[in-house]
Amino acid sequence: MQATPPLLEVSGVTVRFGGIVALDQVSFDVQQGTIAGLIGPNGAGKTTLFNCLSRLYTFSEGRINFEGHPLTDHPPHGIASLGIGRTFQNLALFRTMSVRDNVMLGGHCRSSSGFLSNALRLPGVRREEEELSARADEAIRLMDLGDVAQRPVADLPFGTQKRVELARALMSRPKLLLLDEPAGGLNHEEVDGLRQLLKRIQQELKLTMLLVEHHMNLVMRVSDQVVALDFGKKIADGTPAEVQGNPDVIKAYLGVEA
Ligand SMILES: Nc1ncnc2c1ncn2[C@@H]1O[C@H](COP(=O)(O)OP(=O)(O)OP(=O)(O)O)[C@@H](O)[C@H]1O
Repeated sequence: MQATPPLLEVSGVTVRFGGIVALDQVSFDVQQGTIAGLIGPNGAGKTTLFNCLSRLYTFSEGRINFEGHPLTDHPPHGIASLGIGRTFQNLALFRTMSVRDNVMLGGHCRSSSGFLSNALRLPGVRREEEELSARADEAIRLMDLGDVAQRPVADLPFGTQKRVELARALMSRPKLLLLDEPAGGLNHEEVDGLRQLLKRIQQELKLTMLLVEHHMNLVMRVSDQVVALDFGKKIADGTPAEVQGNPDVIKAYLGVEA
C-alpha cells in the first residue's frame, strides 16, 4: 500500500526582500491530522512563511505542495476554497455584530450561490443557508461559545473574542488551519483553555494545524512537531522534546552557546 503523502510539503523555499533573505532554503513536511508549531526569535521568518502559505507573498525559489499539488497552481484568492484557512495576529471581527453572525460570515467564502439566486431566494439558496447555520452551531459548540452566541463581540473579553475568530475560521472547513499567534494577549488560564480547544478540534475534526507562536509553553504542550527558524534558516525540526533540547535552538533564544 502506498503511504499517504504529507498534507503540506515545504521544500527549499527562499524569500528575499532586497538584500534581506527572509527565508533561506526552508524545507519541512506536516502530516495530515497533526499540529505543527513554528517557532523562532523575532525576525526569524515565521510570518513570511505564513504569508507564502496563504499566497500573500510569492517565493523566489522552492516549492510548497498541498495534498501533493503545488500551491502556485492556484491563485491567491483560491487558497480558502482549496482548504487552507487562517487566523490573524490582530482580531479582524465585526465588533458590533453578534458572535453567531461573525461566525456565519466565515462560511461565505465557500458559498456557491450567485447574486441572482440569492436575490430570488431559490430553494438551493435556502438549503445552503440551513447548512451554513448548522455548521455555525457546530463551530460555536466546538469553541464553547454557546452561552454568548447572541452577544455583540465588543462586549466580550479578549480571550473569548479569540475563540470567535477560531470558530469563524472553522466555517470554511479548512483541511489546514494556519494560526498566527493564537495565544497573543491571553492570560494563563485562557492559554490553557485554548490548548484544550485546539486539541479538541484536532481530535474531532481531524484538522491539521500550523501555528506560529511565541508562547513556548503552549507550543510545546500542544504540538506534535515543532519547526524552529532563525535568521530565515530552519535550525530544528522534531518532537517538542527534541527541539527544546536542541543546542541551536537554545542558542538562538538565549544568544549563548548551550
Ligand atoms: N515586507 C517586507 N519587506 C522587507 N523586509 C521584510 C518584509 N517582511 C519581513 N521582512 C524581513 O524579513 C525578515 C523575517 O521577518 P518575519 O516578519 O517573517 O519574521 P518573524 O519570525 O515573523 O518575526 P516576529 O516574531 O517578530 O513576527 C526580517 O528581517 C524582516 O525585517
